[in-house]
Amino acid sequence: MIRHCSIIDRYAFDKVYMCEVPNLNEAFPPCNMRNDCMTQQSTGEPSLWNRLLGPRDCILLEHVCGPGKARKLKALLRAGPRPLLHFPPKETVAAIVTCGGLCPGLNSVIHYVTETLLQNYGARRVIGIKGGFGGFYDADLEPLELTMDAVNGLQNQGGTLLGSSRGGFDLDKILLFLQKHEVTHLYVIGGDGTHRGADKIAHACLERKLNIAVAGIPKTIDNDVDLLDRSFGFTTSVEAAQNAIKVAVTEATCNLPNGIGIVKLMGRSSGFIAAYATMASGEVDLCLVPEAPIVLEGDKGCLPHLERVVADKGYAVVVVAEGAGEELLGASAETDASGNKKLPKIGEFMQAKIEEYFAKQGKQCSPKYIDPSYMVRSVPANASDQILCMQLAQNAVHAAMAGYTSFTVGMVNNKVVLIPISLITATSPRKLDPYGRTWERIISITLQPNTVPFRPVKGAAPREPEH
Ligand SMILES: Nc1ncnc2c1ncn2[C@@H]1O[C@H](COP(=O)(O)OP(=O)(O)OP(=O)(O)O)[C@@H](O)[C@H]1O
Ligand SMILES: O=P(O)(O)OC[C@H]1O[C@](O)(CO)[C@@H](O)[C@@H]1O
Repeated sequence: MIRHCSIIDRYAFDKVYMCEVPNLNEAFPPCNMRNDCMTQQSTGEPSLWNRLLGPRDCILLEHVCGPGKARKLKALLRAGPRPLLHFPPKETVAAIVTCGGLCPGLNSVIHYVTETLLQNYGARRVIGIKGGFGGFYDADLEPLELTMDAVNGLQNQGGTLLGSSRGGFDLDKILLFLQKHEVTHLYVIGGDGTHRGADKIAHACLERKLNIAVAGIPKTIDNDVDLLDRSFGFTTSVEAAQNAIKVAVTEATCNLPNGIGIVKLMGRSSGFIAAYATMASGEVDLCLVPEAPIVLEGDKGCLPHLERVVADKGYAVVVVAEGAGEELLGASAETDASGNKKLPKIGEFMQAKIEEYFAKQGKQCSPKYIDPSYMVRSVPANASDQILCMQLAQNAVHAAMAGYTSFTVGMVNNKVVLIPISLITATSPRKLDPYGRTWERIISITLQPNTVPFRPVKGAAPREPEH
């Protein structure tokens, strides 16, 4: 008889700890209205959402089991509509702001937050703040009235209707705006810097007894917000990067002899875009990321590797993340308006080094350098990011309507959850694990020398460090 299930007795979990998200119900009396789904209004029969969630519905954070794994688990609050509302819809005034760099899907999130508030909940008003945090107090940036007409079709456009910016965060002026416009929900769309600001606003609201729900919606093409399966915009950027890699392949194969195409991709402190674009393409021979040191020559050198590849197939393709090679070029002391460090020109540096190395070997080679730059992040969201944006936006609204604050929404283990912002900012930006499966896959498909220092694997047969 085939047994489909059996107990694994060594896998017992002692305790599950919920990562608590603050709820305004603890500080302000809730309206406790029933959460009717407005979509049934056309039939004159308001109904409840199909699946309403309670305060203990959760998704386990650590879902990888194995002997010796943690017996104490962390859980995240499951996102979704709650049975009772904290805010009466007719008194709900929401503000939406987008901060930091552009990212595919920003307009989709604006569209779906507005739609869910106005169409599904019947909120009073949605205000769009122009130009990032500064738009709360810059007299030249008049807020936009977000109506269903204003956001119609917006989800299919790149960029952000509201504009964005770096730098500038005046907490008192932001709170003044929120009070003046009777804002009850604030939706802050941005990366880790933006979330640090959002958390300050949420805590200041609680301290100053302002009944305002602050929701973060994490965006970044860099995919460096910790805990999330992926941030919206990431897969679109990886997809957009494929065009640049295809161009590099064409240039490399057509420019004889010894054609080499180099593509620089974004990724300030982590190499997720470069690594995933490399995996998606399957035509890259060398992938350089900030998490693995660049070694130019010698046993583990990337230049002799390129020489071998070119000798073997006639051409080579290189993908380099903009944040790679700090150990070679040194960290820049310059920063942008938000305090993010400006990066040295690693792409041009690699181009020069390749030319120099081939010349030294007495070989001809004129590497072609392609920097798709903002082309990977100003495009509209692809289908999968579009759906992710909708899921995140709707769930941010459900949570805010139920009174949750100081949270961000994210996909974790393929389910949308509410995460306390402080949990996200504590460990972001995250890095690609140089001992993880993604980097292992890069090495296995490019055959480039692994420059990550050897680390013996527990329980594995002893082996020599690889070449
Ligand atoms: N610790 C902080 N406290 C308050 N505001 C902050 C903080 N860090 C950054 N900000 C503000 O958040 C906004 C966006 O920050 P930043 O430019 O670093 O982008 P980000 O949100 O990290 O997104 P990206 O991934 O595009 O870099 C800026 O207006 C910046 O001033
Ligand atoms: O030139 P900008 O717009 O300041 O931002 C560039 C940075 O923003 C990001 O796209 C993240 O949003 C990084 O990958 C990149 O380093």
